[in-house]
Amino acid sequence: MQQFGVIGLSVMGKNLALNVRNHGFSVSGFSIDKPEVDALAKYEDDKLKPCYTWEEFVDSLEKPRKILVQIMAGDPVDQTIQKLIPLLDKGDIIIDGGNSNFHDTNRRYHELKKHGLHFIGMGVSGGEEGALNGPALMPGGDKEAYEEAAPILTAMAAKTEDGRACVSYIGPEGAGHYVKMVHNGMEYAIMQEISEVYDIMRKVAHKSNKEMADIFAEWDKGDLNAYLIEIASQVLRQKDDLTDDDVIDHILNVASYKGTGNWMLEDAIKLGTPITVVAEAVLARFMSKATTREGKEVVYDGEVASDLIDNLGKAMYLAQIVAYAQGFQQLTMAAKAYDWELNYPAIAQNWEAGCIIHAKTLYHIEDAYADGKQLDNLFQDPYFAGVMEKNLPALRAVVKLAAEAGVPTPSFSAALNYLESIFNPSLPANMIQAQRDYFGAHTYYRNDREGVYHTEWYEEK
Ligand SMILES: NC(=O)C1=CN([C@@H]2O[C@H](COP(=O)(O)OP(=O)(O)OC[C@H]3O[C@@H](n4cnc5c(N)ncnc54)[C@H](OP(=O)(O)O)[C@@H]3O)[C@@H](O)[C@H]2O)C=CC1
Ligand SMILES: O=C(CO)[C@H](O)[C@H](O)COP(=O)(O)O
Repeated sequence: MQQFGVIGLSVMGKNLALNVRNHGFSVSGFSIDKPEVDALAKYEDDKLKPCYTWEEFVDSLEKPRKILVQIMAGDPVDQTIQKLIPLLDKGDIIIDGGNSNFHDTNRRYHELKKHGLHFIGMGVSGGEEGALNGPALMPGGDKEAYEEAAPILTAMAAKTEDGRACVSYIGPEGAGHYVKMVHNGMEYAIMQEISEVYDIMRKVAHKSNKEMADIFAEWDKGDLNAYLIEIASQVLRQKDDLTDDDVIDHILNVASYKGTGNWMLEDAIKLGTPITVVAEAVLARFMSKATTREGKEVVYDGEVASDLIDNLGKAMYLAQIVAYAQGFQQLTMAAKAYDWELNYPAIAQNWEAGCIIHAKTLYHIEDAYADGKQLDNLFQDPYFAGVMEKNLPALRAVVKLAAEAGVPTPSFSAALNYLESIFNPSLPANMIQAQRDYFGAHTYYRNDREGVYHTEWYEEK
């Protein structure tokens, strides 16, 4: 009997199945798409079994069955669950490893409970390479079921620099998919920031692709060490297959999305979380689709300070931390709103390797939340407060220069405004409150005494 099963053998499912097998566990793989099963069958051995029918797949698994569903999110997951329910036994475990919306996961978790089945909604990150060699895993749902699957999940997960597995139980219901959604929102934010740095370097500092690749590679050796910084360098070095040029210069500048970042923003609006950089990153993808392509190119021939690249690195580091701070702020607010006990150091550890946003900064974030420290905002931690103090002038200088040059920096500007606002005791919201009270008698609170107040702003005519 096989110890683990995977349904959906596309990019992620096939590699996750091979990963499980490579760690010494026996695994069955099934897909409704026969060619996907044929592709897995090339690796068939005593630990890896390709299956061509639902029944063959389910019957091949030892009980309690542990089945990873790694397919397109949405209706296909409900269809797959409906197909599985009559074939499974009480106590079996379904793990949804796709990018499912956490609302769907909440619903499925409660529905499957009624059938005596366990459900784990598990965020998976790492793309094709991570799936094979070690992804970050964010499982939520039944704790008891997680413990049952933990030996396999721990073996297949990425490992931090000191060998700890990038997986831990996140929380009940859809908490695992919530955390993956926040991961992806921060992914959008950091990718947008990198694209703005690239834009300033090419249009203001007039750097070639090779020079920019070298700068990103250099940054990757220091504080900014991160997977997304590393691949930015590799992207800039890549030659085109169809021309003699660099491929980056022929990629259409319209950003696509499957929407997990958008979901983070939707929930932030519900919770009232000021995730301004994530919001700008989501909107920048819309903007890339909406821009008319008939305008004039930005040509900057003004003076460029000798410390521009140094400032860009410092600004990028601070802006990257703002993205993480906003992600953790949203997690803190969601935990309160949904009554989840989230373990922030464990979440940071889950993201230290294997996933798309893995970066050296995450080790500092783990330290910031260690020993049960409660932070409303990551910048309350002394390390991050220090980076803010040191790097804020660079961020301000970069935003100022970009504004002068006419290069849009939605995420960098949002990061700067966030830092200027978040610890600011005198934001001008008193004017908004006064106007609301003026036109709508909406009332206001005072800063000098308790109670709710209304002013008679004008005489009734
Ligand atoms: N690609 C990535 O980098 C990452 C992807 N993910 C998530 O992992 C999941 C799988 O991703 P990926 O491997 O890229 O593949 P896709 O998201 O492209 O999904 C393809 C798989 O879903 C199956 N599928 C589609 N509809 C159904 C259905 N109605 N019933 C059963 N199976 C169905 C497909 O079978 P068929 O060929 O027959 O349509 C195929 O096996 C997704 O939720 C994705 O968001 C998570 C992290 C990273
Ligand atoms: O989950 C992922 C990485 O972590 C997937 O690659 C996801 O598709 C990325 O999001 P989008 O397609 O919206 O850019």
